[in-house]
Amino acid sequence: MSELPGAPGPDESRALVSADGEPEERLIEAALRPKNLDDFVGQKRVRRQLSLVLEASRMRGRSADHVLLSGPPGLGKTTLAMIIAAEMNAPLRISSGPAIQHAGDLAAILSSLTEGEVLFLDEIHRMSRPAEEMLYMAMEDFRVDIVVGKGAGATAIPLELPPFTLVGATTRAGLLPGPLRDRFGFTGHLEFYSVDELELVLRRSAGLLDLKLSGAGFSEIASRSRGTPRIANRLLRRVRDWALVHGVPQIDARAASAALEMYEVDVRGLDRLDRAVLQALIGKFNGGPVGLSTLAIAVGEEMETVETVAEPFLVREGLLGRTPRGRIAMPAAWDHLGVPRPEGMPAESEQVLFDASEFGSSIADPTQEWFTER
Ligand SMILES: Nc1ncnc2c1ncn2[C@@H]1O[C@H](COP(=O)(O)OP(=O)(O)OP(=O)(O)O)[C@@H](O)[C@H]1O
Ligand SMILES: [Mg+2]
Repeated sequence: MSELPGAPGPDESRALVSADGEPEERLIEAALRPKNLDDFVGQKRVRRQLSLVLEASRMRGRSADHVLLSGPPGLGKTTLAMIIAAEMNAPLRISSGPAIQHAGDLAAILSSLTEGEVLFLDEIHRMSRPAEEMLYMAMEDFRVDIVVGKGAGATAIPLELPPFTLVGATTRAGLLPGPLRDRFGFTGHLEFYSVDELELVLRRSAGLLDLKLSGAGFSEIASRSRGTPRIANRLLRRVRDWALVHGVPQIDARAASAALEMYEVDVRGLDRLDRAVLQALIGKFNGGPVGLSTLAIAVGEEMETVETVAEPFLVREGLLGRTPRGRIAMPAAWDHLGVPRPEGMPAESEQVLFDASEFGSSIADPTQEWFTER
């Protein structure tokens, strides 16, 4: 069978809905990044707080407090770091945790900073311990001790640093040691975006890419984007390719849906593996519970792939539950696959929620809700 131009290879539907950005993609992304806070869609709370922090420091004529940005990949941490520098009218220096393996690497960066400069450290949780400790002092006192020599003859030469603003980004805030976390004056936690917000992201990107979409075309793509602007922009580019090849000048809901069906990204943003997991759970194990290893064999994947690649999103969407006895298909999974729920299974099963919370899973945890709501 001859394939359509641009038809997906075996792993392409996964690549499409992964929140991680490939190096090549990051170049394309640069063109779509909002350049100031007003253009940055959603994250209202973080945006308002951050804008206050920046405004206050502008009024005082001082560099802004250190900022920590945390949240899952693709939600706008790098974008915000760049916006902070732009809003402060300050130069931006970019490095990352993995690139700073020795304290000396960090000392070199810090000692060359200019006054007011914004230093962006991506993946800050992956910095080495000695570098981290040097950073504590730099953040607090704008000073570092440069150690010269080794052993008994080693001496520490103090070096004054100009005031700077550190912007740290992490996808794993929990891995950050307390002393480091405490030294940030402001922490912004980025949340997944609503479909409406993703539509705004898409409208902006379509404008920049000179693409014509109907309102329904935008919402069709937004609802498949897993709450993540990076995925939204990526799906938009694939839909653009499809429209070009098929000679469709204006992309409506039908065109967007046809394009994304071809890439095997379904209406809720599930890809082939996500659906295979649900189909196995429901079709082969009658909804579970079934152990992870058995489930993985049933879909022909490694356990780790199922657990780290497919499950987090399925759990977040309330489609899959993790219980002490194994994985279960949540009521919404039956509905999503269009398989009638077993007799007596309510649309929302309390038993399911209870089991999941007992297991310490991140899905709907009734006890936690109880505490936050009261
Ligand atoms: N609020 C937003 N409004 C408009 N576009 C956004 C927004 N947030 C992110 N984007 C777009 O999504 C893409 C990914 O964003 P960004 O690189 O900032 O994510 P990230 O959080 O740094 O991800 P990672 O953890 O992988 O580094 C960029 O192209 C950016 O333009
Ligand atoms: Mg980033």
